[in-house]
Amino acid sequence: MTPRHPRDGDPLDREVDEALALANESPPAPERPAPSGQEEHWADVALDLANGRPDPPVPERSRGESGDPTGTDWVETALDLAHGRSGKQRKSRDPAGGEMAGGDGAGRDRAGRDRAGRDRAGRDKTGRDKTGADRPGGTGSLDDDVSMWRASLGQPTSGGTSARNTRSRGPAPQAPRPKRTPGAPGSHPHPHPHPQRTPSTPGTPASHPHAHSPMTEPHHSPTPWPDARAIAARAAVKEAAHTAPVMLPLSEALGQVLAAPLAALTDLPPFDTSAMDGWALSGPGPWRLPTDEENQGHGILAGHGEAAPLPDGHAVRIATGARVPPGATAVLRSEYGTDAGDGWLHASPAHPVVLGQDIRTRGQECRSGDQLLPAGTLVTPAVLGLAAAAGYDELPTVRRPRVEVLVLGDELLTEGLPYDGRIRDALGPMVGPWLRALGAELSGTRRLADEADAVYAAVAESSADVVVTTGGTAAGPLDHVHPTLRRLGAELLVDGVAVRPGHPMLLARLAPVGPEREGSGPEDAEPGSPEPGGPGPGSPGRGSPAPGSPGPGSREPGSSGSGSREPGSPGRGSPGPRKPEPGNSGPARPESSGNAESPRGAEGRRSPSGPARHLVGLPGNPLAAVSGLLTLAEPLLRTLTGRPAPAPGPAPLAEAVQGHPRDTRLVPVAFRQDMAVPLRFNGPAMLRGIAVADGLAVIPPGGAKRGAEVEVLDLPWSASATGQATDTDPAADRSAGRPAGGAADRSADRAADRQGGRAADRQGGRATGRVTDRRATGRVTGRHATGREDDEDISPQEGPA
Ligand SMILES: Nc1nc2c(c(=O)[nH]1)N[C@H]1C(S)=C(S)[C@@H](COP(=O)(O)OP(=O)(O)OC[C@H]3O[C@@H](n4cnc5c(N)ncnc54)[C@H](O)[C@@H]3O)O[C@H]1N2
Ligand code: MOO
Repeated sequence: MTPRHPRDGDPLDREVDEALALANESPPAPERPAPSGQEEHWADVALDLANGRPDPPVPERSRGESGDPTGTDWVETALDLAHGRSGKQRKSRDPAGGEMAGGDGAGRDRAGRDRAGRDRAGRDKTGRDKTGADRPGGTGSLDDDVSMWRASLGQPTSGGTSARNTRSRGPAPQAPRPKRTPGAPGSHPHPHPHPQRTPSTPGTPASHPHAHSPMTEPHHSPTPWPDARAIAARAAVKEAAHTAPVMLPLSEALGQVLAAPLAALTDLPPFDTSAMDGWALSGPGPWRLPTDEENQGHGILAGHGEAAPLPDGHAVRIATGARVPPGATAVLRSEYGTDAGDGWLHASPAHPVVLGQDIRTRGQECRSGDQLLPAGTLVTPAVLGLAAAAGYDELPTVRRPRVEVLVLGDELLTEGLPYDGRIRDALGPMVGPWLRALGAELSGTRRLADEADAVYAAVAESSADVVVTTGGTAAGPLDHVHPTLRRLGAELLVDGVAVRPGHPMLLARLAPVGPEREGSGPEDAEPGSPEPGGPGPGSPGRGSPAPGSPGPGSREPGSSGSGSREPGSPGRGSPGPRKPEPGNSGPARPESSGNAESPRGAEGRRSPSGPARHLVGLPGNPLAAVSGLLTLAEPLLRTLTGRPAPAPGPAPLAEAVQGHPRDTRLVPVAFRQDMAVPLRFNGPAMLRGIAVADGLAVIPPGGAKRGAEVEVLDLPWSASATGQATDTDPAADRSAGRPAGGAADRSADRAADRQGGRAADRQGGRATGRVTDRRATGRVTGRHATGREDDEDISPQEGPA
């Protein structure tokens, strides 16, 4: 029950979390009568808070109530505003945190609630428990406060109608103003360095102060968000370097990544060709045309064998793309010449013939051996075309890392409607496809019970290069990810990240799985208690099907390869062609891993030979899991798939966004023209915002003002992403989410307007802004790589088509 992160017990953090949650999770506001006077001001302040506006206008007399401009005061005030507490109510709180029940109470409730199975699903969704039931002694009054606040926004309340009535009848509460010095968010009372500007150490994970946290050490600071990404990007460099390429026929290479530069196997064009339908000419005109007898039934040169040399003063019909005959000096387009039928061809006086016109000369695009594309290029349809033109039948591609998804949680349903405290598994259907969009080969998705040995066995036995777990990352009694990693002697590279949502996410290096392992594997482990009713989901145990094959529990089969050829490899489904890595120390020795679970040391001790596997632990809250996908899984898979880092994509914020005092925030945004519009429904348990988002804006600690340029992480299916093309579900575009703008934006008209605008932006608007920039970046990179920046796709000789 002890919070894993020291700051998790920090009342400041909890209050900020609560305030953010309240600000972010509020439902859409129906129409309501316009407030007036103080009430209006109070509601404006609350809306400003909800929308993250840094500096709402405040009447003078409110200023005097704000108290000390300390951080706690500010946060308390913000929380009060979010909760709808008046200054008086706020002041009556126990300064020692009595109302908030202190760290112990809140922490216990939260952990207990999360792990209570039947309770937590419902509670996460209501928000009511977050403010009331989580806090002993605060239930009634806080519920009322929340109801008041919601009522003031015209939002439905979760009961507590009396509060609403009171609210509407009574005098307007005096709105205490969050006291801030000018220039917020930089002047936030808890200033913290912008993580992006924190000198990070993108070198080896070992060189990073936050890397390789010993698992015995329960208290540590979370890794700054940019550093976590850098560590994840570096984590599998050795594994990537030792992965043999896979030769794939062109028909199967779409979406793969080139493992080697694409060098031309031929000149392009391979011979001089005609760019137009017309006549091949030799010398100045008029030109003598061949007689029928001379043509011998082949009056037009097309894609045939070499034609006879063309004598000076002669012309011959030629088709676009046909090889021009030896001796030809130009091509005359059909529409520019006249064959009068007397055996002579005349050029139109308006189009005098220029030497070489409309002839594409051999090697104009490339010479044999020229590098056309660098390694790491995503194989798009255009790349397939180029490769075919350049003589390729198959391509060397980076072997897709195999990823297995383990979904943890007893409360999860795979079908139907939620009932009896159980909820639908939102991550099983989402995470696997997301990882595939990031270039992974999904070997399967398994759902596991909240049972220690089931989780241990599944992770220990997985032959995937990357195991991705969902849920169970926290420190509650049913959170089995950390204990499993301890049992396996895993090396924690990232254990908690200073990001909201998603801060419990983790990245670990696991020993390789294979027959050569020397330590005690799961079979030798302390016998786990079998799940009630026999082997349950994801609890392989003895005699269970081999990992990677259909096993117990519900499994969503991943993609299956077919025509791949791995030199020296028995096949795609085999453990793979990876070579042992001399010099790679591999995972931490059990002695140094501080196994707290077993006196025998890490149970999963393995041979240090072979490539390490990695585990990405995603938090269970769905948007927190997305945060983990983009923070840890994306950079890890980027390295394993050989893709280049995406170009940074800053965009100005259309609205101010409230920040966390210390941590980075990731907020779903949609692009409208060139602005990133923060989306509503961005709470940790919500997917409604991200489902209609174009990306996740990176909000630095302290927040970001309207117009501030913030980094936006692309989603792997967004048009500007460097990642592979994937099937995009157009339903997402049609869904009901909408950007969260200012108070006025809450009207239905404006919402519809925005939604329409956004849809229009998706169709065309983006092509004029960000996307163009990004594509330009990619093109420049490619050109530099080929060293042929000065090539023209239309030769000077070839007139405009
Ligand atoms: N005492 C503390 N408790 C919690 C803390 C903390 O710092 N101290 N952090 C909270 C945060 S933030 C998150 S995020 C979660 C992460 O917890 P877990 O990774 O252990 O996830 P679970 O407890 O299993 O689930 C959390 C939440 O998400 C729901 N969930 C889980 N899996 C799924 C799924 N596949 N589909 C839909 N929803 C899922 C689950 O029902 C819970 O509601 O911990 C907090 N607690
Ligand atoms: O807020 Mo938790 O950060 O990951 O959802």
